Amino acid sequence: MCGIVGVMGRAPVNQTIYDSLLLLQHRGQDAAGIATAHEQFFNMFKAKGLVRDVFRTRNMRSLPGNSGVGQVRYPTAGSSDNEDEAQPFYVNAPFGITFVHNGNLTNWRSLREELFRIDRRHINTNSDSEVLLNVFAHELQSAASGANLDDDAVFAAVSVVHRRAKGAYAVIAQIASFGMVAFRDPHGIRPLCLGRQETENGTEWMLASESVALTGCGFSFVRDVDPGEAIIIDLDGQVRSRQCADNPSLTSCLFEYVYFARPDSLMDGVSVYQARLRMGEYLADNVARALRLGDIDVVMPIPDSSRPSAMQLAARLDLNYREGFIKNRYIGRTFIMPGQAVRKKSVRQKLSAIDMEFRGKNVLLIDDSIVRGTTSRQIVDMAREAGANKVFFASAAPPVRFPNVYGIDMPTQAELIATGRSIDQIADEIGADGLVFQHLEDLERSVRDLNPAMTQFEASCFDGKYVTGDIDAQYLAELSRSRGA
Ligand SMILES: O=P(O)(O)OC[C@H]1O[C@H](OP(=O)(O)OP(=O)(O)O)[C@H](O)[C@@H]1O
Ligand SMILES: NC(=O)CC[C@H](N)C(=O)O
Ligand SMILES: [Mg+2]
Repeated sequence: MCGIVGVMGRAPVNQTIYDSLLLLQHRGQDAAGIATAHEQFFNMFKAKGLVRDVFRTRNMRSLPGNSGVGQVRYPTAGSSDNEDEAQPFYVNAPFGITFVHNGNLTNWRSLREELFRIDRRHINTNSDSEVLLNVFAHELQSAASGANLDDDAVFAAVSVVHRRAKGAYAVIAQIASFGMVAFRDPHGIRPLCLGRQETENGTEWMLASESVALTGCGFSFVRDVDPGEAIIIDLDGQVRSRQCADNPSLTSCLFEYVYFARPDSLMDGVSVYQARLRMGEYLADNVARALRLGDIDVVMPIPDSSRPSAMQLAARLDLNYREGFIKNRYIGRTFIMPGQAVRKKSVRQKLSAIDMEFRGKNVLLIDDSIVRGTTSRQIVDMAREAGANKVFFASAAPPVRFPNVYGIDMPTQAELIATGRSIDQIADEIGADGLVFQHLEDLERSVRDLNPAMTQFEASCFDGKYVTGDIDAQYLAELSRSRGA
């Protein structure tokens, strides 16, 4: 997952974009970048690393201008080592465009081939985002007439992007001398929202992956961008929008609610925090059916993401709730780190157990999800080392059994701990005395209870159903080859 942001301001925006990227850091820890527009030039700085490590004062000074875009990256195509794949991306024609993307295209290799063969465009990285930018640029070139760009041409270009690109994309682009354009794929798989702020110089607008970036920077949340919709914010701060997809349908990624998004965000009308509380309630009912509650002395979350669910589960079952694992606040999220070796090492660096909370007790550990089992395997060991008697485990999400191709880096089935294993076998594998998973219907209900309009979800990592159509075997094989290691 990546975090994206765009600001159309009335004063220099570099600091606001920096601050918003800090608020989106949980969505991508590998690289960060900002591109601002000033007079007739774009200024850009991007590099590998966390936001606070990437931008020094001199870099911030090199980013003047009252509008700009920014991104924090968690790669799903290409590699985390290649600084050229950090975003924003830039193309000089037509007009000059800087571009940020969250999501993943499943047909980017054939599009790249087409772009070269038919459109005479060379793509210089293995990033699907660079491909998407060039498709957009090509379509803008075709739709625009003469030197002047108008709304119709921009909306027409987005419509063709929707027809050509397959996969998930939330995009914010700046077009020189025109303004900002943002759009979401026809299924709205990846999130994107709009906010505004009144200043003494006039209205400022911000677009961001999550509402926490808006509110944390003093903007108020206006609305989510609709699936398939494109929004234009022109240089005068006027906002216009149009539905550009033939058959848009909201099919948000369920994993955002489980893990990715911050709990203090509002996404497609749903508070992520409240959704996680609900997950805890439904999971509690399932735990009550599967385990003997009298056997459980204490419920514990695995920090951070499972906290709301664990708390609510304990309350519903009338069990003690304790924080037995303490998190080192200076270590980032483990799951989105690049490579299994670093992820494995980080769990021990990140979490440590308070022995007195475990000694002689039967503990029920709650996590939001079990994906590769990197966390759960080590955590169960740590609980035992700390003196726990029995260690039960429950996951607020169902078993993850299928690769994700829409912006979450789970490229191969083989790496998923649930692949080819029954629940008992997974329990054995992580060393738990009992293991309970959320049912998919209950997970969906946890979100839908809060917004009945959400009738369907992108839940492919749980059920293997891909909303953009079947994923061809060649793509999956290539994904596994290029990213699996
Ligand atoms: O089964 P795994 O492959 O280990 O993946 C799942 C774990 O990874 C995530 O934690 P992470 O440390 O990334 O972030 P958090 O601090 O937000 O919980 C998630 O919350 C689970 O704990
Ligand atoms: N997680 C994402 O949104 C990734 C964006 C893009 N596919 C990249 O790899 O850089
Ligand atoms: Mg976690």
